[in-house]
Amino acid sequence: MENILTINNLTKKYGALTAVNNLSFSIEKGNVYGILGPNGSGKSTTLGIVLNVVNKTSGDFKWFDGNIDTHNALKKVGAIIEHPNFYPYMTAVQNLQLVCKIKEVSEEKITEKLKLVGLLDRKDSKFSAFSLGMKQRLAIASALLNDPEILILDEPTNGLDPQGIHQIREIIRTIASQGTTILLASHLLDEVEKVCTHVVILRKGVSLYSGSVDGMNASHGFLTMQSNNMELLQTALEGNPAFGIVKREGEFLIAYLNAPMDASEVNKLLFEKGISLSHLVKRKESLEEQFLELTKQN
Ligand SMILES: Nc1ncnc2c1ncn2[C@@H]1O[C@H](COP(=O)(O)OP(=O)(O)OP(=O)(O)O)[C@@H](O)[C@H]1O
Repeated sequence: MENILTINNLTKKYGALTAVNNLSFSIEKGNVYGILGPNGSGKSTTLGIVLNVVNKTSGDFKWFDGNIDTHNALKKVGAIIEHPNFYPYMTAVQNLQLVCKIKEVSEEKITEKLKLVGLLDRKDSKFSAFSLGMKQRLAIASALLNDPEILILDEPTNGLDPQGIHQIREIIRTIASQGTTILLASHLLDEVEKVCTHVVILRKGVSLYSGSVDGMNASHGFLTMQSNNMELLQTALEGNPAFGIVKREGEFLIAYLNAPMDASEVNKLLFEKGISLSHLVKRKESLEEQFLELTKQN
């Protein structure tokens, strides 16, 4: 599978603050990737680095398997990382003609792209008369004028009403179905679930999960436990690869399962280690609970 972008141990520090911390993931052609995380988790910084507008502190990234330099690679990337910036007194089509001149691409794609984003019938309206959703759709049309290999969007539905959000998501799905790879940053779990095939979940610049959206759904649940020797219990759980995160919450120990295991198996396993439990409950969180738990600021 062809790699569009590979990020290796990328780190960005702003003074004492580490905005992106040792981040690695890769983007394969044809998929829709989400970088999901709360405000300040490092999404925009990551996008800024790979688009060469923010300097990295360490680590590296390479576009298109490193076969071309970043400057030329970025000519095959369409990105919207700031608010759409067009001339208010010019029409949609005039603005796109100007973009074609600046990007040195032919104007022949303007009609096709305006149609794709549902703005063909408004092509002669002034940008200043556009709603926020229409402005965002025009920005998408503009980013697609040179048929990029990948489209990058930072919080594409921010500030839009429900109808505007729906339109943008439909457009993203259509673009993806035509074979364009997509990378979008979002703080909305349901956006990523609805639009993306793959996700990288960030908290404070650290990747907490990287993989398919379906894989994120396939959680094996977690156990709440109590014993008269909590230290021994914690050590036993931490030493067992069947368990992921193990943490103390008040008088209980919470252990996330890496593999399917029912409560009686857990009980037997611990009993064999000389640990008897006074409390054992197994539960599976909803995806939303998992996301909130993963990204909780603490
Ligand atoms: N130019 C800068 N100087 C100092 N700190 C910065 C700068 N840009 C970002 N940061 C800090 O880096 C961290 C990550 O910010 P970033 O904008 O990448 O997060 P984000 O996940 O995109 O959040 P948001 O959606 O709120 O933009 C934050 O703590 C932010 O305050």
